[in-house]
Amino acid sequence: MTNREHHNKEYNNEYSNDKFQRAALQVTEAQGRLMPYAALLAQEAVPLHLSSGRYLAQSVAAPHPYPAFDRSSMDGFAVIAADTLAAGAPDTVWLEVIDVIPCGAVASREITAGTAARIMTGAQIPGGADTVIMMEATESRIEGGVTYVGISKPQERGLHITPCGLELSTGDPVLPEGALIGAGEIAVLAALGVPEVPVRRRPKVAVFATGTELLEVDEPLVPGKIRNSNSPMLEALIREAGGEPVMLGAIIDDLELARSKVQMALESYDLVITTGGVSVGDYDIMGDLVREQSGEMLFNKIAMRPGSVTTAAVRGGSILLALSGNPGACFVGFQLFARPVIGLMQGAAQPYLPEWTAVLGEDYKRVNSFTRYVRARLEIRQAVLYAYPAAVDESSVTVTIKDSDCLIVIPPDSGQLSAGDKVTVLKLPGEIRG
Ligand SMILES: Nc1nc2c(c(=O)[nH]1)N[C@H]1C(S)=C(S)[C@@H](COP(=O)(O)OP(=O)(O)OC[C@H]3O[C@@H](n4cnc5c(N)ncnc54)[C@H](O)[C@@H]3O)O[C@H]1N2
Ligand code: MOO
Ligand SMILES: [Mg+2]
Repeated sequence: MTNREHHNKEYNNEYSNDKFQRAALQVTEAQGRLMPYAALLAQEAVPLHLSSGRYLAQSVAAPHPYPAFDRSSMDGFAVIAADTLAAGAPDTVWLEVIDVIPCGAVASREITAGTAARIMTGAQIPGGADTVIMMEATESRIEGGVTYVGISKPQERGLHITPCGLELSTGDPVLPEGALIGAGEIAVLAALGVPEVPVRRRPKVAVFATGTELLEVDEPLVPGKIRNSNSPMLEALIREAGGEPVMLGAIIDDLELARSKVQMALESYDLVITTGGVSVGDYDIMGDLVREQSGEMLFNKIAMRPGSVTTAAVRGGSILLALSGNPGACFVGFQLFARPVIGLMQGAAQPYLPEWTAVLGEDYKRVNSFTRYVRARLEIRQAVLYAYPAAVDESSVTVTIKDSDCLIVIPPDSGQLSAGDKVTVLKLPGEIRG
């Protein structure tokens, strides 16, 4: 059956007004409807070295002080500060070197008045000593087989000693539940002896595109067709959000096909994301599919641009997020709805894009009746954050997605904004290209 025959079979004389009349929700309202269905996934333990990008499933407190012992921060000599008080007035004070303490060893003898131990950076301070004097500030001499260290200036008590518990005391909170694990978190977990990290399972996110016009990336262009760029974009976005993408390809605009694919995906995966066919066009099958099951649709219109047609439904407790086919709208729909769902499923404490304030770098004259999320480049000059809106920001535009560090939030009816005005921006993940 050709696509046109499908059209005749499925749609002739079947238009109903509710297809066109959709009640637009505010973004926060739509998020509020969707997020309760983002169910927390099961806990699992991952080896520490593989935990980067995951979210902690349990808070971590220090099981012991850190550092766990008083340690030397310099290569030098562990001494008793009081022994050095007379140094340089005018004579050098000479102390007998009774021990050598490499890193990883413990002293064999206590330091008593008139004695010192040669000690290396990171080694545990011997009992009795209260100061380390740097190697460079000393001289040495050997007399009768005994080594002496010469000190020509009085030393301050505690100098070059990192005290036990400087960073953490036993029981100190270190990382909260839901913290994103990165290199710094891995370092502290390693230091505290956590070889396996409790995290939530990564959600398996099924993705398929709808559109009879879609070609594979490696196919040559033919008249009227385009390459499917949203699926690879979504795959990358899902990975970036911590999900495990399951790519189910592209299907033609066929309601039956879409129905069975959605059903299979909802039964097999944690979240289903589709792109395309959510508006009110004749072949916008995802919009029809979501509407046909009463009670399952959460929303199909949002007071935002791009992405006003972003649609969500719940079936058997599982979320179907039907994003627009327009690349810009697909991208924004993902950032505002799919990203927090994927984050919440992993227990992320902060699943939404961070909200910053920036100064508009140039005038923004577009007037909107819906909140607009404008792709923009961020730049920091003289400690001020500027946001420069992309020159082309249409929902259908693909090329400026790559140039965006953030989305400027333009409230509805905010009038014409001028360079210098303060705006709220949603920071996109990654470096500021600046
Ligand atoms: N009468 C109306 N028409 C439209 C409305 C409306 O309210 N009334 N809304 C417009 C808005 S806003 C948007 S956004 C689009 C949404 O379109 P759909 O989500 O239904 O998406 P499609 O119709 O399938 O495609 C739109 C556009 O995107 C291209 N596309 C689709 N899939 C992909 C893909 N995987 N990779 C790259 N590009 C893709 C497709 O070829 C179309 O050009 O509807 C407006 N219309
Ligand atoms: O859904 Mo559209 O993206 O508002 O342009
Ligand atoms: Mg459409």
